[in-house]
This record gives sequence, C-alpha cells and structure tokens, in this order.
Amino acid sequence: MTKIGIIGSKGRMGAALAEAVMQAGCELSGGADKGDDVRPLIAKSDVLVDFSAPAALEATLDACVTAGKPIVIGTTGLEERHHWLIDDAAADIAVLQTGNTSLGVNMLSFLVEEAARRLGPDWDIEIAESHHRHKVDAPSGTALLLGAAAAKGRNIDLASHSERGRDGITGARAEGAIGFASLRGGSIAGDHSVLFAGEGETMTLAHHAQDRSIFANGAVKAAIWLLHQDKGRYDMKGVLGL
Ligand SMILES: NC(=O)C1=CN([C@@H]2O[C@H](COP(=O)(O)OP(=O)(O)OC[C@H]3O[C@@H](n4cnc5c(N)ncnc54)[C@H](OP(=O)(O)O)[C@@H]3O)[C@@H](O)[C@H]2O)C=CC1
Ligand SMILES: O=C(O)C1=N[C@H](C(=O)O)C[C@H](O)C1
Repeated sequence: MTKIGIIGSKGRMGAALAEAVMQAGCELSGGADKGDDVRPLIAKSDVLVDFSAPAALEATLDACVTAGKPIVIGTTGLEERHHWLIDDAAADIAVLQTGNTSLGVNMLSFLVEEAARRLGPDWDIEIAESHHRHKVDAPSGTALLLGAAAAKGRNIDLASHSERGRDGITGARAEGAIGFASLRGGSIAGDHSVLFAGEGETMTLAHHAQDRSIFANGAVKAAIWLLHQDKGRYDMKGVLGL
C-alpha cells in the first residue's frame, strides 16, 4: 500500500488530503507541521505531499533529496528563489509543483492557452480570483498558472507583462498586459475566471471549486503517478493526460 506523508497536515488542505488518501486506498504515513522535523515523516513515507507554507520548502526539499523521496508541492505564494530550489531538487528526485491539482483548472489552463493563441494580441486578458478570508497569498497560485498559460499562448514573458493591484491614476492599460485581480472573503474554496476582452465583445472562461476535495483527490492522484516517474520536474499535465 502506498504510504503518503502530508506536510501541512493540520491545515485545511491537510484535513481534506487525509480523507482523500484513505478514499484512494493508500496509507497515511503521518504529518508534519510548523516547528516539526520533517525527516522522520519522510523516512516512513513513499511519497510526500506539501500543502503548507513557502517557508517550509527549503528544509523539506533538502530532506526529500537526502532520502531520495518524490514530492508533490501544492503550496502557493512561491517566489523565484523557491522555483530555483525546486529545479535543483528535481535534478535528484521527482518533484511535481502546481498551483492547482484539480482536473477542471488544468483543463481551463489548456483552453486559456489555446484561446490566447488564437484570439491574438488585440484581445485584452484579465484574470480574476476569489478565495476564502484566510488565504495569505495573492494572486493565487492558480491565477499565476492561468497567466502563464495565457502568456505561453501569446508567446510573451508573463513577468514583464503582468499588471497587478491597480489603484489610483494608473494610466491606461498597457498594450499586451495580462491583468490580475484578487478578492477575499467568507469560505470561497476557489473561483477563477479569465476574461478575454476585444472590441465590441468579450469571452470569459471560468472554474468554480465547490469544495477542497477536488484539490485533495488531484494531489493523491499526482502522488501515486509521481512514484513511477524518473527524477525531474513535473506539473499536472502528465498526471491528467492533458
Ligand atoms: N495547489 C493546489 O491545488 C492548492 C494549493 N493550496 C495551497 O496550499 C497551502 C495550504 O493551504 P491551507 O491548507 O488552506 O492552509 P492552512 O493555513 O489551513 O494550512 C497550512 C498548514 O501548514 C502548516 N505550516 C505552516 N508553516 C509551516 C512550516 N514552516 N512547516 C510545516 N508546516 C507549516 C500550518 O501550521 P500552523 O497552522 O501551525 O502555521 C498549517 O497546518 C496554501 O499555500 C494554499 O494556497 C490550497 C488548496 C489547493
Ligand atoms: O488557498 C487556497 O485555498 C487555494 N489555493 C490555491 C491557489 O492559490 O490557487 C488553489 C485553490 O484555488 C485554493
């Protein structure tokens, strides 16, 4: 039976994951949270799933590399240096990192890339996301994932074309920009929409998460899939066959 260890086990996703691990017929090898040494958990797990905080990442990756164990990283709010750490670790172990483990969002990402490519630069792209009042990072990891898909479709660099947090006299929208807007409140599990705005018409592609089970089920599927992969960096496309 596949033994899955959870980093961030006492959080909202930790609870949803524990349920999904059981439902998938896997064994929950245990959990680690803030202040814990992750090494004992990693030693008794076949694969790790991390839904915690960016601050945990460096120690977790070091310990996974030392133990030769694969890891699924769902934690968001990652900065450039975290992505370098992931690239380094992926030279030794299998690492899957994604801002969203659900099938629907990854399908949406595929559609956004295609729409951005086919509609072309005359259509402005704006990404909006809504989440529960406890969320600490913005834009969401999913919004950034969708932004990356749009940028890929447009064949442009996302970082240099992003417009975030508009306020005051911002000036007109920059040509070719990809805009981001974040709303926070209540218990919203995660809503994302991508608006394509042309002259005289708009088109919106959107995803609504009804609860966290979609993320948890996707993460467990990813963990089982990752066990059969060579070292390297992966996203959900391989898991979902997209
Ligand atoms: N990729 C995806 O599909 C999804 C990603 N997420 C992301 O997952 C992350 C967790 O979300 P959520 O469960 O709602 O958040 P919570 O705040 O509910 O849970 C986070 C957990 O991680 C623990 N933690 C914090 N710092 C560390 C650390 N340094 N080492 C180990 N554990 C730590 C927390 O412990 P303590 O409370 O003691 O600080 C807590 O138990 C977020 O980044 C979120 O955006 C969420 C849903 C889906
Ligand atoms: O914090 C959350 O809850 C979620 N975080 C992820 C993100 O930042 O995109 C995924 C999902 O939307 C829920």
